[in-house]
Amino acid sequence: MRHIPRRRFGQHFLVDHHIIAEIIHIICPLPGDRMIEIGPGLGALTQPLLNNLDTLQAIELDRDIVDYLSRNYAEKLVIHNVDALKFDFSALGEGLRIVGNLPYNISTPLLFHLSRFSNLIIDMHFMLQLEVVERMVAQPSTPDYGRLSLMLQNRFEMEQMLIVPAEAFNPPPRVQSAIVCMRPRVVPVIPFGLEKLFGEMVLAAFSQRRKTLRNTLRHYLTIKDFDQLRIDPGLRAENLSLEQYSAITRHIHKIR
Ligand SMILES: C[S@@+](CC[C@H](N)C(=O)[O-])C[C@H]1O[C@@H](n2cnc3c(N)ncnc32)[C@H](O)[C@@H]1O
Repeated sequence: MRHIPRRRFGQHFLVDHHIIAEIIHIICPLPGDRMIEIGPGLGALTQPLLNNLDTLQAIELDRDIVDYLSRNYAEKLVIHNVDALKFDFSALGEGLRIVGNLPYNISTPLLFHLSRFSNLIIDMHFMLQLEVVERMVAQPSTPDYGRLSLMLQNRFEMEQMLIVPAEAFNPPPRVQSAIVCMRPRVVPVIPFGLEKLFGEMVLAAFSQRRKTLRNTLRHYLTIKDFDQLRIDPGLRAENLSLEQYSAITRHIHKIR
């Protein structure tokens, strides 16, 4: 089909067959999998996925593309013409495997949206901007470590799998991309009821990266609280581990 890629839908279609084969090998689709593809586009991943699956659910916003997919992949493909950001993934049951070459303009809100369904998910494999993947998997005391790392690492074990050059797409994006694998933790590090507090406190901590925790968390913790937590108030947000943020969250919850 002649389709002019639409920038507002973040359309960069995969065209490199070696890269596509590598991605499918990483995903390892099997008959019986309850798999969902976000943003199938013109089917670069859809067809090879379908070769290995009984059925595939696809979520695609662009109506023209949905028409094309319905005509060409009718048999085993169930298409939802909706915005993935608003989609209720719980409607598809549990044991979900979610994949996609995601539209980069919505990748962060989409990851947060998907986090809400982590208890229904087996794993997720996504193509994202390399820079975003580096922030997702970043460890403490590194420049990429921040709110995104902490919020997602609380719910998922994550691994950067494959770097994909811009030439693998049409049109090529301005940046490099990477495949990330995300597997939900059996139990999140932060208890469900404290996640909102955790998010707000982490936002405050990283609001001014160069400032010390004594400063950025002054509305949450006194020097005595830092003493009790055995955390040096002279450190910066990027120096603390997820476990230390968990201890801070529980402490604030206790003293409030
Ligand atoms: C980067 S392209 C990937 C296309 C195809 N999977 C590929 O690899 O060639 C992203 C796809 O997501 C679709 N899309 C964009 N925003 C979306 C949204 N909010 N919900 C669902 N699909 C969306 C686009 O129309 C496009 O087909």
